[in-house]
Amino acid sequence: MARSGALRLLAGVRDGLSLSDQTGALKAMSPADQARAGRLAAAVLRHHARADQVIAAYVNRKPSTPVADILRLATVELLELGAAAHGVVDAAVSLTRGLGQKGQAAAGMVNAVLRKVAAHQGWADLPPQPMPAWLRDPVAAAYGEDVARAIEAAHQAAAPLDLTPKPGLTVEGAEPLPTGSLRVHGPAQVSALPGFETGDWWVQDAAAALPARLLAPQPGERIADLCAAPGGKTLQLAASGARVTAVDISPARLRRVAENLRRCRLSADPVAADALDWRPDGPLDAILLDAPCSATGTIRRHPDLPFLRDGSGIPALIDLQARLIDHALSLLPPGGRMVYAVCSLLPDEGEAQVAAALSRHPGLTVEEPDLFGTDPSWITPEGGLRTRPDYWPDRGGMDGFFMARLRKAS
Ligand SMILES: C[S@@+](CC[C@H](N)C(=O)[O-])C[C@H]1O[C@@H](n2cnc3c(N)ncnc32)[C@H](O)[C@@H]1O
Repeated sequence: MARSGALRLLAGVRDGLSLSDQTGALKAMSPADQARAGRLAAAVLRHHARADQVIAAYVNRKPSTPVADILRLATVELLELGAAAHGVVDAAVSLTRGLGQKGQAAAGMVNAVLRKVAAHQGWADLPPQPMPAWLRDPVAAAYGEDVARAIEAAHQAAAPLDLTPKPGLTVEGAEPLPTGSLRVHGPAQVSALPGFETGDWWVQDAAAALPARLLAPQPGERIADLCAAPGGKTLQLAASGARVTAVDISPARLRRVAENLRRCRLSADPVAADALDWRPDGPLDAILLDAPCSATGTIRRHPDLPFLRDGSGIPALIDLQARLIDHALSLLPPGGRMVYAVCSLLPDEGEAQVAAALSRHPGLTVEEPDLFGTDPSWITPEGGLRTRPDYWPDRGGMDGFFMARLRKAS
């Protein structure tokens, strides 16, 4: 059941739907099968190129797309997930037969190919899934070829589950990270973890927790969280005692902010609006601008992203980010501070945006990041903080982010 669900998800990705867009597609399945289907589909996307390389050694001609997906799924189960050969091969053959007349004809080939794949040697030595050229080229240019390869290796490993606890709280069994986040290793059901019902923590990658900390919110401060949904950073700001307005253009996504606030027993004022038009009804002390971006820093958690994007949307995002920065700065009083953040690996969306903002806004400065648990080597020449998936390799990595704390001239 889970295998056919995984194949359906893979076909959906090919049709341009993200894995998370497809949660409704499997609703006839048990929650356990839905979760397994999602894990299998993600594993195939993480090892797509390696699986194709192995399969190519054993097929005489290119299989049809649905048969190729069945072969990939079985190959990843056999060589990456260590599943027992007879169960995997039998399931692949019956899934192939289920494709109709053409499937009946291909079943023998699938059986023969997978028996060879099961005995294949050298899987672990194959290079990791390469980033697409539109992403790999700027990443290799910015950080070097070795780093690009290390990022690809990090993408291939699934991301651990990180939690941000409310101040002073912890979660039994979770590893405390140097920056204050908690890391849960191995498979975990979020809603079954201690402290979920009582809202002691929320799910948030360790790197994603840094921008709100960089803003250093103080109790009673008036802070606008522009581009707030689903609200991880809103929760951090609210937990610090700040009075937070959470602005997002998407009413549906903003509902998730409200749900998260309710579960965590925190308060903020959610506002559905285009941040480019929004103005506060009173003076602000600070702004967090977590701008829409390519999300290329989150491929560990979203292995479908490289299959869904071709990089063509990036110039429009860069333009929007610059306009959001300019508008947000216009909302701040003299001396006010703003953290600009993006979950992107691309310097054009991070470092270059800050450099351009400094040249457009005389008197604007970048304040040196002073976050405990971060490494001084993460500080960029512009004075921002850059995180990458290949950092903390022994601990399980982190998302790629860029963030900078800007101070308006007094
Ligand atoms: C990177 S996500 C924000 C993540 C969020 N800050 C968090 O920590 O959970 C970007 C968000 O920007 C929102 N967005 C995109 N364009 C916007 C705009 N012009 N005004 C306000 N929100 C916008 C999207 O709906 C999306 O929720």
